[in-house]
Amino acid sequence: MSATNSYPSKVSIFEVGARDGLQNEKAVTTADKLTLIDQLGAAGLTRIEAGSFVSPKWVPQMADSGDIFRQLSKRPGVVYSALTPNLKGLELALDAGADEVAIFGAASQSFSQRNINCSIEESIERFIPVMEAAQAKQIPVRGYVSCVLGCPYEGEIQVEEVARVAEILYKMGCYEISLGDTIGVGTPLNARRMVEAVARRVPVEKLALHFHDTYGQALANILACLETGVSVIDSSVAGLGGCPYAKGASGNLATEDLVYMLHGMGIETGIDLNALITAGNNISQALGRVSGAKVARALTE
Ligand SMILES: CC(C)(COP(=O)([O-])OP(=O)([O-])OC[C@H]1O[C@@H](n2cnc3c(N)ncnc32)[C@H](O)[C@@H]1OP(=O)([O-])[O-])[C@@H](O)C(=O)NCCC(=O)NCCSC(=O)C[C@@](C)(O)CC(=O)[O-]
Repeated sequence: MSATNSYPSKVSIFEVGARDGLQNEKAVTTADKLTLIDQLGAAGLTRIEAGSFVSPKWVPQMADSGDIFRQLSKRPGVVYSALTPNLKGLELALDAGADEVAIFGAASQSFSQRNINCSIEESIERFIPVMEAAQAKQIPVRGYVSCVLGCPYEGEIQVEEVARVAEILYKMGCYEISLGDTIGVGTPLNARRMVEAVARRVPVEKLALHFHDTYGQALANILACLETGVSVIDSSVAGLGGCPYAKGASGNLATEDLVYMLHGMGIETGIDLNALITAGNNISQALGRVSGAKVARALTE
């Protein structure tokens, strides 16, 4: 039973630490990544983004994604997913054993250009064959829309553009659309208005929130949006990460802090917070720093 009837009784957490979290980190070994992924599964996470099949020239930190997918010990009931910007990425991901893939677009032309080297419209054209090939193999495809609450190059982004891109990805066949506040600039009321605008074009139960915590607003934004009916949230263990093509995108929302808030509200996640903290502390130690999760620091220092 949740605290009020307007909040969901359960939230599905989509863990992005091993991908979004580590795509900016140079000093992480494949073995450390595998340990992290295993410990996330042990903590009860059932949706784990484990890598990305992108150009190694663009994001060298993800160049070992094939090894990761080949070597990880799959836990029953856990879905291991990968980012795939194009057909080449999809082929590599499927060959390595990814259960699910994601295409990633943006609501900002400038961000699209810098992140995936093409316009929004060109990206949609590029995603069509990826979707068709994935569907032919019955591989679920998730869709990301970046810059939903602001762009590092263009500033404010119109919610109608966010809704338009989200609807295109949904109608193309993405089973879920993750709305990325890539640089964490959103605040609760505009976050909620954005979700409401998108929900007029994509069913709210098909939406996920991917809010970075750069300005310390992510939990407040999530709380405001949970009342709209969204019940899928992306987060990153130990607050690892950020997008290499978005200055200031460091500071993903820490999964530990999210789980603490949700459990405190009586919302189920299926996650063992102590085991999650251990996973976050271990990867933080491997990176030579303390965990970015406030809850982890409060409970272990
Ligand atoms: C999309 C491309 C590939 C276009 O990059 P391009 O240079 O336009 O592509 P291309 O087709 O001309 O290929 C150039 C070279 O890359 C290779 N290549 C091409 N595709 C692949 C592939 N899939 N895997 C491996 N290699 C690939 C290709 O074979 C070729 O190699 P060369 O002949 O020069 O040796 C490039 O821009 C890219 O890799 N971008 C990825 C950027 C990225 O990973 N950004 C971070 C993830 S997005 C994010 O973090 C946001 C998110 C999702 O979390 C949500 C949010 O917070 O907002």
